[in-house]
Amino acid sequence: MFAQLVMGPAGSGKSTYCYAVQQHGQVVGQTVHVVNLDPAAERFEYAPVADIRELVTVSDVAEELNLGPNGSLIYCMEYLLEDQEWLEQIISDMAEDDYLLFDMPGQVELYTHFECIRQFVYLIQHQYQVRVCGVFLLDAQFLADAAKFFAGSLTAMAAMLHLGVPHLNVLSKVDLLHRQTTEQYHSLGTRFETPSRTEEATAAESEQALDDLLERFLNPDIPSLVAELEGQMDARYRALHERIGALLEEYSIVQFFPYSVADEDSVGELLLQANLLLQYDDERDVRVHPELD
Ligand SMILES: Nc1nc2c(ncn2[C@@H]2O[C@H](COP(=O)(O)OP(=O)(O)OP(=O)(O)O)[C@@H](O)[C@H]2O)c(=O)[nH]1
Ligand SMILES: [Mg+2]
Repeated sequence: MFAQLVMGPAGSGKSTYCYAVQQHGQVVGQTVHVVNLDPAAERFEYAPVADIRELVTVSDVAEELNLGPNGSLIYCMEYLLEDQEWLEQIISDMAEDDYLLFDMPGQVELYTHFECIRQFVYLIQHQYQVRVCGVFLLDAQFLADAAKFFAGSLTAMAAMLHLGVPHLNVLSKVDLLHRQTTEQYHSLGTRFETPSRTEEATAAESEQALDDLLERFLNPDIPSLVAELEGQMDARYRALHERIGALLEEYSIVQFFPYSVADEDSVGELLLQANLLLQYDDERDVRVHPELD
């Protein structure tokens, strides 16, 4: 079996990504099952093959044990590991080459330093022979400036090192960056409008601005990002950023793939990248959808 562990901060687009990949899977003939592992989930669009809320919910734990929301969540995840019957049932209902997405909760500490998700990964890998990769989503707006880029990259790196599975970083909701840059250029356009400025020229400039912005974070030039921090923070912290930047650059530790639910090509590209990490296609014959030649 193959699985993606879909992680990322609250609201980064995990559940939407799971739905988009499931839908895309139908088009390309790859059946994708989604398991909801967020015991506090309120809504998602996919039809889950299993849902942790059948086993335990954050609100029940909070009420019965008088715990706060984060303590209750940790309790739920530990409960999942203790009462393995539920998990065992899900896995035993699957076929050998089935493909799962685990839609995870949005509390980042679960991936960066708590033990429960690491134990979960170990369990499904070793007890149930599931091949797992991590997919870590970060909202593109989190990376809109250099300081956020370093913070986001370190969070993604902490999850990657902590869980120790093949890992894909995703810059989610890039369509919102598109909207931002378009709006910026339109407002410039109206302020400085000249007879020679056509709508197409403005659109082309805003496309270029988006490409430049994405390029800055997808293929980062670390020294220039560090230089941007000048004046924003104490010199000592800048020096620290320089060293962190050098580490990220030297080892190519953190690389992001752009994605937006509105762009089906980006969904397909991510599925392809995850499949490569999982060596999915090496293990099975690719089934081609009957409508696709
Ligand atoms: N514009 C845009 N919005 C998106 C995209 N992906 C998700 N969203 C929106 O972002 C919000 C949060 O999406 P979810 O998929 O629920 O995020 P999540 O990471 O599962 O959130 P939690 O489970 O609460 O941590 C929703 O309003 C989505 O419609 C995207 O690619 N583009
Ligand atoms: Mg969600």
